[in-house]
Amino acid sequence: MSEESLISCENVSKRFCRDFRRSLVYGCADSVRDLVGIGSEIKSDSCLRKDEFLSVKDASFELKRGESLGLIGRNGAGKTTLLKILNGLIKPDAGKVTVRGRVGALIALGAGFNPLLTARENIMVNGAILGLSRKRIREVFDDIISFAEIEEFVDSPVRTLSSGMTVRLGFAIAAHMEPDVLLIDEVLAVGDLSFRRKCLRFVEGFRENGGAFILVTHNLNQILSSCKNAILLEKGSVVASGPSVEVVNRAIGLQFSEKSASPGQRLKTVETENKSVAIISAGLFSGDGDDPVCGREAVAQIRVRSRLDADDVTWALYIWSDDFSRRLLSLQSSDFEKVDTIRAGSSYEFRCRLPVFPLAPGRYGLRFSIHAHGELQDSVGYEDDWIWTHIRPASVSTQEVRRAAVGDLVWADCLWEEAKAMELDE
Ligand SMILES: Nc1ncnc2c1ncn2[C@@H]1O[C@H](COP(=O)(O)OP(=O)(O)OP(=O)(O)O)[C@@H](O)[C@H]1O
Repeated sequence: MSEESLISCENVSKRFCRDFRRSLVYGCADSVRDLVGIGSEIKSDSCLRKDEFLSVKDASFELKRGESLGLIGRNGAGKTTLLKILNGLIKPDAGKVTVRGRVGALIALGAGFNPLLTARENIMVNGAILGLSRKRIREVFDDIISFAEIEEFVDSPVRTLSSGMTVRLGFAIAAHMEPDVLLIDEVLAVGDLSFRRKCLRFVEGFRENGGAFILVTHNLNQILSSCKNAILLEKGSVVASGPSVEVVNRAIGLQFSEKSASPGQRLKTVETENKSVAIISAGLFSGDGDDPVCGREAVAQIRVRSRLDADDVTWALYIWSDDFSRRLLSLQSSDFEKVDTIRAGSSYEFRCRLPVFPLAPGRYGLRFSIHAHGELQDSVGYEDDWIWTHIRPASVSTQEVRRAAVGDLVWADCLWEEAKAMELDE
């Protein structure tokens, strides 16, 4: 472990058993083994007993002073288990964790609180557990209460506090117990936006003053804006680690390749049902023809084959959440008074440029439609015809990404180009 290293995690594995009853039997057997000094170290998957699995598998990393590390991965990837191991709440079955300094942890909502004790009593108890003197706890007491904004509830039992208030109290305690490392699990998602911002500001100041933190969240944008480095866990194993932008990109890539049956950019090869105007390809691209990048220029494009003459052609792109449950962005040329002309027997390319693509990195659904003579002529991205796009994070300053990607933006500046007649291969 190097001088400035606060946490060193070397080849750590943790196994669990899916069957509760069997886990009790294994637990007893392991205790006996420990007592007689026969370890039950896991050297490979083949050492697992019936119904056991590895929740964390051979994980190694180091957290140094002044570092911010994001921990990402899908549900059940092992993030919380790893945090619990780092915090000493559970013991790894293999590998070694070395922690230098005091660890403040916010792992589960209400964890570490006795619900029957008041907020005041819980602060005293937590402070004592973390090794702070009674005098020191009294000194930071007011700061904790004011940070948590629960002045009126100091003497109320914690069970009567709302979940948001409980998170605030938990964060305020962990933050004021002079930790060297803060472990923050998804709990921040429960707090309201202004409190979350306050916490993230606090954490940034804490890091600048020599602390370090590990943040677990599914919000990739938060990882990009708060963490310099990140680790991606997949089924308990570290599958990527390094600068956050690269790890987030990898995480999105994994999500994308797995869920997507259709390609992100689509090319229809068969013209269906002799439509008067048929969309033959549609997609959303970056300037270099790849997947779009958050905060950079993107180009929406459709190609159509026309069997009619029309002077009132309009088209639209709709961007949906990944599961097509929410429409996030609607771009309709008619809203911009943009109307095109097409002739029968020709093919056309329609393009719309978005100078700053406004949605956060992730996977989105796309739908396109084209109208002429006041009627819908063709659309793609509906029913069994889904199209997804993969928005890449930009490798720019996190500030820029944050500006470009906060929230569900429903507006984007866009420039509609003239429809271009084109030659298409039959
Ligand atoms: N005490 C336990 N006993 C048995 N299995 C457990 C236990 N704790 C966690 N697991 C299992 O370990 C796996 C990893 O869980 P963990 O909570 O670490 O995942 P996670 O990445 O934090 O997921 P999420 O994003 O949903 O919070 C899951 O399959 C979970 O069911």
